[in-house]
Amino acid sequence: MSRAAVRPLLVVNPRSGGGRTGQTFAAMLAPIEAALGPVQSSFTERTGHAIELARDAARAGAPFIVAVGGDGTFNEVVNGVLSSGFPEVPVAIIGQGTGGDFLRVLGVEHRLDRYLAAITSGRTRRIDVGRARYTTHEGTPGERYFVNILSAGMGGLVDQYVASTSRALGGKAAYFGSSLRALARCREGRLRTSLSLNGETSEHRIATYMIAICNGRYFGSGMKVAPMAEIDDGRFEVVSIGGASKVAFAMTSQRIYKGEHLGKPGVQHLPCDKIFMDLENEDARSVFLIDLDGEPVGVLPLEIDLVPQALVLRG
Ligand SMILES: Nc1ncnc2c1ncn2[C@@H]1O[C@H](COP(=O)(O)OP(=O)(O)OP(=O)(O)O)[C@@H](O)[C@H]1O
Repeated sequence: MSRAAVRPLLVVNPRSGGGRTGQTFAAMLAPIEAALGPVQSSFTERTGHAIELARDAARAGAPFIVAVGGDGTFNEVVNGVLSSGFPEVPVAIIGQGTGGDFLRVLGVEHRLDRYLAAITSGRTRRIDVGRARYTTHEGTPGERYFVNILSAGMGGLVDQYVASTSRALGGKAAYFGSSLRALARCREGRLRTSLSLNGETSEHRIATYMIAICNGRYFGSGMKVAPMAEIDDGRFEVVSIGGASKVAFAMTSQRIYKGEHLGKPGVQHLPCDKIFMDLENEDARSVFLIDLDGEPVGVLPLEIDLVPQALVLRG
């Protein structure tokens, strides 16, 4: 088949949105094809599958690839495209998730016709991505791109609990219950960090329950952790939330929903385009976990580089 004849690929996560996508996708296909023309659809069968599907489609010459799912599916599609050798293949999203934190930054109303209008508008934009290197839960070196936010500390613990919680009551309820469980188990991390911005490097010691490296603005189902972040400005906003106690940390965390945590005691904000961090206190290592675009991927030490304008977003 010639590259030109290859159809756009829809990577569909049937388990996204609390399992609703698997039930509703058949009814979505007619309006999707009416807007985009004939497409190829592939259902994901397991975690990581969307990476393979997107990578293969980019190599086969798909004109663009659409993630039909939540933040996790979009992250996997991005990783597939950026590791394919064809990073210029545009990616798009039809949001079906429970969290939808990256979608909030894009500002598309959560309706199928609005997603399709964005994709068919002919608009593309380039955005920055983060490339993270860390240690996986199996103890091997891990590397993965993120488009939205990578956090270390309590966020990764929340992820683990969210993954084992029913989403039937919706994303907010799942995150709330999981956050309480994670709060009981988390530990303050004493971090040794090295931050760079435009080639200037500085060393910092940061005591924190949660540190977020932000390309986008929202995580945890609508918490506005980095209100100043832009996905295409060539820098990350690093936001760390510490506190004199877990209770103080929890009180400050509540302010994140409205983006009112900045400037409060225990909160630090630093920009960077490169960061290295590791723990000085080993007692926190097993609970100071990495959440990468909402997925639990591993533990510290962690090294992140910003790759400017790496991704072509369609819509
Ligand atoms: N067939 C499958 N069975 C089980 N898990 C899957 C399957 N396909 C994909 N996954 C995994 O489902 C997880 C959640 O996907 P996704 O983030 O897209 O949906 P969501 O959790 O509903 O949305 P959000 O992250 O926006 O809240 C991802 O880790 C993905 O790898």
